[in-house]
Amino acid sequence: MFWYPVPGRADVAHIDFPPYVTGRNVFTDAEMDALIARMTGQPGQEVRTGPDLQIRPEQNRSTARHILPDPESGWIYHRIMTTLSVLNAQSYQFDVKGMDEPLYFVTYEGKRQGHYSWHYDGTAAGQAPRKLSITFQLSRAEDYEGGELEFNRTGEPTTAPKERGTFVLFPSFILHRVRPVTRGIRHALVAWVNGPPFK
Ligand SMILES: O=C(O)CCC(=O)C(=O)O
Ligand SMILES: [Fe+2]
Repeated sequence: MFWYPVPGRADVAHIDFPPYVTGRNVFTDAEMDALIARMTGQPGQEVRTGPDLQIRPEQNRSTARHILPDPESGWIYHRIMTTLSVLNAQSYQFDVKGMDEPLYFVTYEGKRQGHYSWHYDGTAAGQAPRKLSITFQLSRAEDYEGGELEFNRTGEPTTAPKERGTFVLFPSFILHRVRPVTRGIRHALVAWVNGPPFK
């Protein structure tokens, strides 16, 4: 194989990474129930389009609520950050600094076919690049139909576990989507960990 190294970097091994890592039991049922009750009691922001509005009108149809870091939510940040850093060390070793944006509580409703079309998690202006994304299934699988979270690294989409309490951690640049919810409601908790640009 032809290999011309960057000067001084000849010994850096090629490290591949899994397209995503799944797990469970970061939050208990009671904690997820309390979070849903608290967040759905607050006003939400309707999200109708993604950042590439020109290409895909109606890319996204969901309701979003930010969970700001405060004394009431600090433990959620702490638990997610611990999970993120352990799994990053095990599976990705990305250079990350922390969370540069609030936790995101997102709701997809069957009555309006809530969904989020294929996208990667790009970086918003003024923020450090997103490196890893994590999403937690807060709703019971039997409480909604559709709403599958799918990933596409190879051209063949794969579906994330739907079971309540499971999570998926993935590099933010991996394509993913949420299929339309056709009945009931799906809530998810999303976090991003940011860091310096890839180099
Ligand atoms: O609903 C999910 O699980 C993922 C949401 C998502 O991809 C996003 O907010 O960027
Ligand atoms: Fe996303």
